[in-house]
Amino acid sequence: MSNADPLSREQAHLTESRAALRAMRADVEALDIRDVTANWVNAEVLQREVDARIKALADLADTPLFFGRVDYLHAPGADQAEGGEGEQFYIGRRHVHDADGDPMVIDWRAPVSQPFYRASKNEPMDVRLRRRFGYTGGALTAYEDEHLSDPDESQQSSRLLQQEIEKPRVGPMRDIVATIQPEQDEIVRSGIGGTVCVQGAPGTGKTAVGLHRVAYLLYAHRERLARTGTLVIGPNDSFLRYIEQVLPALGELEVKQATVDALVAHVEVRGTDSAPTAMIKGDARMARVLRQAVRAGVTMPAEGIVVVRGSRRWRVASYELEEIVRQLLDRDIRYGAAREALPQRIAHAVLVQMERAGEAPDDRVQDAVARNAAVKAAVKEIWPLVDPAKLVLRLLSDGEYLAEHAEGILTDEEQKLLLWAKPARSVKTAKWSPADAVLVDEARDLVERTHSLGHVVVDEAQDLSPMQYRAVGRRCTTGSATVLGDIAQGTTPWATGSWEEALTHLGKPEAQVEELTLGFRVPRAVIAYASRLLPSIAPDLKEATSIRESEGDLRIRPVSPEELDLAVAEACVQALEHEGSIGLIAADARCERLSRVLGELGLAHLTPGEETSAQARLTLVPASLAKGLEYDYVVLDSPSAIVAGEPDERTGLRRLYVCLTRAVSGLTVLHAAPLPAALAG
Ligand SMILES: Nc1ncnc2c1ncn2[C@@H]1O[C@H](COP(=O)(O)OP(=O)(O)OP(=O)(O)O)[C@@H](O)[C@H]1O
Repeated sequence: MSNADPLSREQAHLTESRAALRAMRADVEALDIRDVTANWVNAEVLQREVDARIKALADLADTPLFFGRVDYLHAPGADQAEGGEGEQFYIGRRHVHDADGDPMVIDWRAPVSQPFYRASKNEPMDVRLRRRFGYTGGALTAYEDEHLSDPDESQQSSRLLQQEIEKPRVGPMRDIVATIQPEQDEIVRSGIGGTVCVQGAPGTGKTAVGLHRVAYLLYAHRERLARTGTLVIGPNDSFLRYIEQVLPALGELEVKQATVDALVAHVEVRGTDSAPTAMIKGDARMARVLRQAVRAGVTMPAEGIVVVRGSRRWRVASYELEEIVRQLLDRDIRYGAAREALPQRIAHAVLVQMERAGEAPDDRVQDAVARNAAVKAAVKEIWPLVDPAKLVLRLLSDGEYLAEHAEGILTDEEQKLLLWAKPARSVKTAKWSPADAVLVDEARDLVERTHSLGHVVVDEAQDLSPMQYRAVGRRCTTGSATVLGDIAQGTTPWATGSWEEALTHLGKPEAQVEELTLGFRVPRAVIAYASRLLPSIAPDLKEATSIRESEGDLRIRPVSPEELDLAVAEACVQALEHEGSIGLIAADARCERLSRVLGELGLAHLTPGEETSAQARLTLVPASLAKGLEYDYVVLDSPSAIVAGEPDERTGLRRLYVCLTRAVSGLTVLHAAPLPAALAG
């Protein structure tokens, strides 16, 4: 074996590793848990763990067991001056060991794997050889070497990396473990304690990096995160379906996904807001209004209370009660927690009197006093229960009540915008909007602390309002976050203007802001075309670069209004001649018509979130759902209609920028109306 050529040796290692993985799986399958579990609850829990482990150990035919190898000059951790024999590690998606427990494949997240991603000619990190493997189907067919510590070898770009990037896109998003780039790896492996915010142009890998960071954190802090939980937040359900397989492919099955709307779904959303109204509802000042309104329920006691116990009566004077209430208001605890503490505080005041009178009351007496009818009645008066949805309903329905709490915070004009045209009668019948649901969430948190998770990833974060940032922030008060976005792709009227401000609303002002600059998706000609919009939509941002070798196939085709629909369908047919996925992106208002035209021509098409496959490769994408998605070939219908679909021009141009940057290989733009001036160049 030893004198075989390197490729055969590597193939042999793959075969052996596969056998080792099969053996590991067989070991787990053979576990008889009846011997070790005393009761059925344990047995069930353990069986679930065993099942998950069996699943995790599956040998996936189309995902290579390892994709890289690093040979160290010295044994990791050894004193390098000693010059010991270097070790060699194969890097893959999961750890595989042989019957003796020696590693055959190392998890990509392990510390010894890090130089595979980070080492360079300038900083070889003690790596002698970095080898990348190429696969065809499931077979190992190629490798590529870099001798990082060899001064005579110059730094080269990787052909295998290029191939990986150029692969046609079919199906849902894939993981990028084999080719994570150094600037990405730094974010992926940044510590769990800190929040990271990533600004990056379209296709720089923000989503990919965020998901891989979750996988990394789960590896490095498995127990802690199993206890506290992790969550990935995305802009809509079709996007979440697009990304949902990345983490399972990396062996992580426990990560939850949600939209912000789903997180705050305490009331049924059936209404919408005008842009100016939504702006005010999403403004951080609303948090102050709500806080005031919630706390305003507390009324100072007009009278003291008398607690009768046996033959004795104990009085707590109103000034004493007031003092207790003030202390509770001053403490940084939730309204509901303070309400629960109040009877105990009153009881304590009674107990002090009892002691003074020579009694020796114990805790049970204090509890009994706290439950005394007079105390309960006083608590109800002083610190009434607050129903968060009812409170928000009243604020949005009752101008006087709103004015009372918004005085000095919101102008009269702003208050007017908040009020519903028709006051709602009940929480059930009110026409709650998405922004209202966020207000209810804020009010709930004022009453009762929201459960906080260990780590939260927010994708397309630039679209969140300050109040939405607060909603996300309270779900990671005790944890950390990864905030991903692109200011230029902000398409809500309240979109983020600066990350510093957004991070303050999130409650993580100390977070570091990183920038990703290498574009993996959009080819040069296409990104250059889309970037014509940057001066109008985000003048401070630089144009993205593209590391794709090909220029990209960019066509701009003016057609007559009568020809438009058919020309669009024809462009789709042409695009289908290429390999990979095709996205027809159009203004939402145009989609119904285009769907009909495609149908009449017998062109089957999917909607976003439906999985593309070799048989069904064309998706009709409403502009409002294009964010975060990508297609090998994009046919873009009527740019000016996409711009016109938004409430203002800047938002419209930003929406167009998103749509123009979905293409991996080619973009055809068809238009009957003139192009927006910013794009016409
Ligand atoms: N290091 C990498 N190696 C290979 N492919 C990569 C790498 N980084 C990113 N990609 C690919 O580039 C494409 C774009 O990545 P991703 O969707 O994460 O970008 P994004 O910055 O979130 O884009 P957008 O701003 O448009 O949402 C994806 O297909 C992703 O798999």
